[in-house]
Amino acid sequence: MSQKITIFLGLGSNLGDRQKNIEMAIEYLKEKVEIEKVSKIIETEPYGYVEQPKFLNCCVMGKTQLSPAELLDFVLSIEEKMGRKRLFKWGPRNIDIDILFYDSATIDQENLKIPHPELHKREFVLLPLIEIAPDFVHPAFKKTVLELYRELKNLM
Ligand SMILES: Nc1ncnc2c1ncn2[C@@H]1O[C@H](COP(=O)(O)OP(=O)(O)OP(=O)(O)O)[C@@H](O)[C@H]1O
Ligand SMILES: Nc1nc2c(c(=O)[nH]1)N=C(CO)CN2
Repeated sequence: MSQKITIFLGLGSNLGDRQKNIEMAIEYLKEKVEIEKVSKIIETEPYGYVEQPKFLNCCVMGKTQLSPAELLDFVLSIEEKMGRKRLFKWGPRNIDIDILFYDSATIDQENLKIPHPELHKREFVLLPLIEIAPDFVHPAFKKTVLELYRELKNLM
């Protein structure tokens, strides 16, 4: 039996019943991820492409035996099951599940980048993350989530 790995996921929704979408995605995740912590769900201004509805965002921490590639397939399959509507990159969607951290792994493949390359620039990710894991160290920047959040706020 392979070892269980700690993972962090970021969830977002800005189409349809946003709260239900996030709750449903968490239910689906439980099939293969032992959920240990769920942050509060917060409403956030759209980042990047701003001409779109506000998002609900949250982060979850859990344990899984899936490999990184299997975890990506799993989260993409949940998005698909939920009738993924993703109109364009950074555009509106009923559900988005990003892999933020996979333990302390760093992965840089065409279809999978871990840690998520944008996470340190996104308040909507760092704010829920500091609620559930302020001391978790970003494996590339060697800084805690709380330090990344403070840095981002100083820049904003
Ligand atoms: N850490 C990751 N978590 C989830 N998907 C990832 C990750 N790294 C790369 N991807 C790839 O991103 C694709 C989704 O891209 P998409 O165009 O929806 O990005 P986005 O959600 O709009 O932007 P962002 O990833 O910056 O939030 C997935 O099919 C997957 O292959
Ligand atoms: N506030 C917020 N903005 C976003 C989000 C998101 O989840 N929350 N997701 C995006 C696509 O990855 C683009 N912009």
